[in-house]
Amino acid sequence: MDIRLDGISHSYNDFEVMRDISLDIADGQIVCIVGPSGCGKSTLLRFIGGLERPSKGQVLQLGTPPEGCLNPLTYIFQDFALLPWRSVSGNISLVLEDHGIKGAEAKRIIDDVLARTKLSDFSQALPKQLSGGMKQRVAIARALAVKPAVMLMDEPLSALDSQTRELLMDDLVDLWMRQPFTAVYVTHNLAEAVRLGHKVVVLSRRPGQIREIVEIDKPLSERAFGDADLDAHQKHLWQLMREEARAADAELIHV
Ligand SMILES: Nc1ncnc2c1ncn2[C@@H]1O[C@H](COP(=O)(O)OP(=O)(O)OP(=O)(O)O)[C@@H](O)[C@H]1O
Repeated sequence: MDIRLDGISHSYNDFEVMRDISLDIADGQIVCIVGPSGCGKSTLLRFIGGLERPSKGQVLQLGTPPEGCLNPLTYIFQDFALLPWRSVSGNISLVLEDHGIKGAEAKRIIDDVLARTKLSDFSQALPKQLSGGMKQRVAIARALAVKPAVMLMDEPLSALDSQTRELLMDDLVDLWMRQPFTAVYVTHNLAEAVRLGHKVVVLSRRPGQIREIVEIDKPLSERAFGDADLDAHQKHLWQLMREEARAADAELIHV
């Protein structure tokens, strides 16, 4: 299923947040959204997820979700949002229970997503026994369990230290290589954007508008840490963002 954003503009009362955003998110692609603080990245994700409606424009779902999809638009947040009293498998089974899936069918799905996220040995662990990186892998496994058409990822790695972020990026690439998924991935981190994005959408400061869409052709499997092509893309992104970020920073100070 593809997603098309068609002329999205939004204001909260008189406070204009974004202006005329049009964007295609193709099935099987990871689209990263970067931009200075307050430019509307999380708000845009909420529009895509249907949690809020824009003042103008529309979000179109083109085509049908994958077979067996229980929740077409599924979020992954930076704070993992796991229930502390439920085990790893218990956290995943919860989303299946919501759809009436129990017993052998639930076990089949849980075993599959735990294997895909390399968590099979931890199915009975409680969240408090896991590192931050492992918790986020559980959150990713839980999202995969509902076979989403599109994963909406809001700064999913920003609560993690830099080494764990690198490991999780490798895991996300592995996961995508084995079975491509579609994701809209909001991040402040340009290294993450160039490592994971097929497209990187650069928004201007508020009201957020698309400044540029950078396409990164290099296959995900060939994007290693310190890759020269990726460094060049990252430099270009930072040039686009530097002035916007500085101005956004100053704006926040004076509000
Ligand atoms: N429900 C709301 N009511 C009023 N203003 C809001 C609401 N939600 C967001 N905003 C404002 O809209 C602007 C965009 O917010 P949003 O969280 O989408 O930005 P962002 O780009 O994700 O920011 P950050 O990078 O800091 O997370 C901000 O100025 C924010 O304060």
